[in-house]
Amino acid sequence: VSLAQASGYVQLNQYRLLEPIGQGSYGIVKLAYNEEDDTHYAMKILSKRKLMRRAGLFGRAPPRRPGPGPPPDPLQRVYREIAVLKKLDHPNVVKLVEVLDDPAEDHLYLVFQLLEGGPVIDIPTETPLSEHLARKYIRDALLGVEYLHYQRIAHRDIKPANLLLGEGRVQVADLGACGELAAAGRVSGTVGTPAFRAPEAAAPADKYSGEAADIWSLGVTLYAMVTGKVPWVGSSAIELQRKVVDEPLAYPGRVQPSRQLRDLLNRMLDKDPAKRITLQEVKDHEWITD
Ligand SMILES: COc1ccc(C(=O)/C=C\Nc2cc(OC)c(C(=O)O)cc2Cl)cc1
Repeated sequence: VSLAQASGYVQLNQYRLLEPIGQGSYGIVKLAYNEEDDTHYAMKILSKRKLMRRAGLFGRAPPRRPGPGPPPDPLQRVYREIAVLKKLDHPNVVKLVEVLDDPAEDHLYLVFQLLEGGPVIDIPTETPLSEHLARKYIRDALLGVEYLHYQRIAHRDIKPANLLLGEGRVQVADLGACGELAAAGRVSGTVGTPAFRAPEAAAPADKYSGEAADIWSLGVTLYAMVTGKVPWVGSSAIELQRKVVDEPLAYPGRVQPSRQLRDLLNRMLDKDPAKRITLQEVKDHEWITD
């Protein structure tokens, strides 16, 4: 890894790092140009130190859920997620191209195929998507999530920022960080994530089903695509969580979704995970098959 060149840009092996294109609790994503194949990529940059600090406020690993769950250490969890990412291959899941990991370095670089359209929508916005476009995007996201569930993986952090547009289709992103994000959510309560997190996520581990929670997050994402905003907002993670658990779904803005879409949203955002619509039932819903 050569340090910043004379003209001030960073060169990582054959990749030249360019401007940041994504930012989140995970770290940063930069545009990268590969001189060998004259192609641009999305380079996600993680800090091992930061990941290890997420091992809990006082350095202890987060409380473990019963069962063979992910390893407690967020850094090990990222390596495990990377191993899973390398095996995944689906048109609606982001493609991990390679990992640059210099043991002597603090940074871990994940190289992804660039999805030039970026996130499907930036919320809040006064110009939400049409139901026609939202249907196209959510259909792609459903196929990507269905593939993950088939591979026994729950995404656990579906939101518009993680649905990226490339080659005319949507690909689901941010698997690598989902374990780490969960830890972050528990530790730092980043606002962005709780707005999409299912009401039962705060319930005891035994009631929690990753699949049902992903359907909830897809529902909040679909609501945000067509209204331009999330269904519940709070000035603190605690207040937001209370509203997600207690407040009924409403459509206050000037956008009134169609009857079929409101029916689908009500079922995806059923606060009881046992009654919530399943992924297969969403695929068969009249608004989706319309
Ligand atoms: C305006 O044009 C733009 C084109 C591309 C982007 C973009 O790519 C952003 C984030 N990208 C990613 C983030 C990920 O996690 C958080 C993961 C992952 O960990 O799976 C993978 C990718 Cl690619 C943004 C703007």
